[in-house]
Parts: sequence; C-alpha cells; structure tokens
Amino acid sequence: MTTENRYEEQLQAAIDGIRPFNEAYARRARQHSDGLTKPPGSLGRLEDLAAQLAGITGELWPELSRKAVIVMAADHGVCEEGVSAFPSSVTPLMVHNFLAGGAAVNVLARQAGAEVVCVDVGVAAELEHPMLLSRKVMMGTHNMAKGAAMNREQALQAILTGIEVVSSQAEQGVRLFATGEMGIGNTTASAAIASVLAELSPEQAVGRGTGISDEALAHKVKVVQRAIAVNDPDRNDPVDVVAKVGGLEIAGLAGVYIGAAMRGCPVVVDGFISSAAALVALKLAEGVRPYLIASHLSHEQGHRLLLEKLGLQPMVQLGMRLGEGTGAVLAFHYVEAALRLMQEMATFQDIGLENS
Ligand SMILES: O=C(O)c1ccc[n+]([C@@H]2O[C@H](COP(=O)([O-])O)[C@@H](O)[C@H]2O)c1
Ligand SMILES: Cc1cc2nc[nH]c2cc1C
Repeated sequence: MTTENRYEEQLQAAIDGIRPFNEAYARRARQHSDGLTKPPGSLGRLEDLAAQLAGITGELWPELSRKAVIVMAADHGVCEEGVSAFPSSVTPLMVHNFLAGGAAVNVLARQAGAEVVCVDVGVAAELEHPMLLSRKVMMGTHNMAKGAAMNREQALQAILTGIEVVSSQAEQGVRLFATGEMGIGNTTASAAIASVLAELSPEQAVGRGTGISDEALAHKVKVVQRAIAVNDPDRNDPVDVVAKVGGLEIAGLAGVYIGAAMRGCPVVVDGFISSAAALVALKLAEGVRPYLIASHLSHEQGHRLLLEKLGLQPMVQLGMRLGEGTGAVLAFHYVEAALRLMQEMATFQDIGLENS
C-alpha cells in the first residue's frame, strides 16, 4: 500500500470515529436552565452554549478547566506574488515569540488559564525548541499561483498531524480546544479555499490580511483567481482543495476539528483562516459540526460570508484580525460563564417558587 493510501485510510478511520452529539443531554441542559432563577431564555446565547456543551460531552456541567489553543504555523510559497504586507520571515519569528510567551495569544491564554500549544507543520526555516511540537511536513508550500501548493500525501499528513496533536492533548487531560494559526500569506490560501468550497467569488473572499493597500488587494484577487484556474481543484474533494490552493496550517487545523470531535471535546473557532479550515473539516465530515463554537467576527472581509456559509454565529465582534487563536481564547471566558451559570445559579425551587 502507498503512503498516500495509508493516510487516506487513517483519515477515514478518524472520521468514522467521530462521536455522535448527545441530543438527550442537550435537552436536559435546556430543562435545567429553564428552572434557574431568570425568565426562560433570558441568558440568550449562553443558554445555547450550555446546551451545546452538554450535548458534546454527555455531561450536564462538564469539567472543562483544562483548555488549550493549538497554534499551527506554516509558510506559503504564494508570498512571492506580493500578497501580504509582511515577509515570510515573520512566521518563524512569531513562532519564537509564542514559545517565549510574548505574543498576544500568550497574554490572552494566561488570562483565560489556557495552554498555548505551538505546532510547526511547515515553517520555511529550521526551528528547534523544547516546547515546540515539530511536525514539519515540508519547508512551506509551493506557489499556488503556479501549481499545486502541496501534493495530496502532504495535505493528508498535515490533517493527520492535527488529529494526532489533539488526541495527545486530550490524553493529557485537555478538554476544551481553540484553533489558532500563524502563517504569512495564509489569508490568500484561505480566500482560495472559501472561493472553491463556500462558492464565494474571489472578490468576496479576499481581504486585506495583515493590511495591504487597495492596489495590492486588487492584485491579491487576481492571484486567487489564477491559483484556482491553474490548479482546477475539485470542490467535491476537500483534500484536493486544501492540497492545491490551501496551506499546511489550514490542513492541520482541519485535523484539529476532526480530532476534537473524535474525542468529544468542544473546539472554539478563531478568525478567517481557522474558519476556512473548519470548512475543510465540515466538507470531510459533517459530524464535526456540533463540536464547533464560533468565537468572533474577524475584520477580514470574507469572514462574515464564510461564517454564514458555515452556518456558524460568532459571539462577539471586536474588529480583531490578528489570528493566532486570539479571538477564540477570548471566547473561553464565555464558555466558562455558560458552565458556571448552569452549575451555580439557584433554581426557582431553591427560592420557593415551584411553578414559574
Ligand atoms: O484570523 C484572522 O481573521 C486574520 C485576519 C488577517 C490576518 N491574520 C493573520 O495574519 C497573517 C496572514 O495575513 P497575510 O496578509 O500575510 O495573508 C496570519 O499569520 C494570520 O494569523 C489573521
Ligand atoms: C507581527 C505579526 C503577528 C501575527 N500574528 C498572527 N499573524 C501575524 C502577522 C504579523 C505580521
């Protein structure tokens, strides 16, 4: 059997292993929240979140205090087309920053009591650090405007890496995940994926990323159009799409969603890139859907339409467009709030009001 076939089989086995959502527990959580000392439904999305968490875990108020953001890092050959405001050399510098604890995501993770797990799935520089998970599939992708970003085997390897990282974290006791990424050029790859898999036009999907000019934005649209024309990705085959016009960190994050669903763990989706990865995961395995929690609406132009296509509703809009998992880690506070309300609020029965 070829390596590629072996990877295909491993991915299929993971997809087949996704745990079904427990509707009965979601209903029980709703009954419980209706009995709490508030008008029914008055805690809005927090009540939906509590019901979702119960359905995911099969527990009324699950213990989710061990939490981690998985930050997948990789580089993009398409950067040679001039699609980002920053050079690819920033990617390894930011990986060092994550490992030293100095990036925005580190600050927000410390505040939320979460671990930052940094994975090199394809940074175009040699990286070594005791805290870095070195899972390099290749030294950055090829330029998708000229040919496939990677081959199918590499895309499968990156997806399996995401599944493996989440499984190992879950085995170490982590129960709540967030997705994050670092990769100069990855809004171009994400826009191409959104164009093909969510059927957005490149004009709708392409945004300013790290902050490009009007002129560079028009050029970035053309680069995405060219990448799709040159590679002709098969929209019915998400692995083909992420291989030809995607990125290693995006494939890795698709694996993170599948791995979380296998392990019965909720996973909070960050911004535009993390949402493009969620789209790949959902096209691979619809069973991932109930495990996804959208966090924020990114300032990146295509994010609103992409979330609509995904059927996900973000909790907040803060004008953020950083990535790294920053928006998702902020949303850990809402997850914890939903659980604490369920667990700590008095019921009508407690205060002597039986039939509210
Ligand atoms: O998460 C988002 O919505 C988001 C929006 C714009 C930019 N980013 C981050 O910026 C980098 C990609 O931007 P660019 O312009 O290089 O494609 C990458 O490291 C992302 O984490 C992230
Ligand atoms: C400095 C910097 C930090 C980032 N974090 C995520 N993407 C980024 C892009 C840049 C340029």
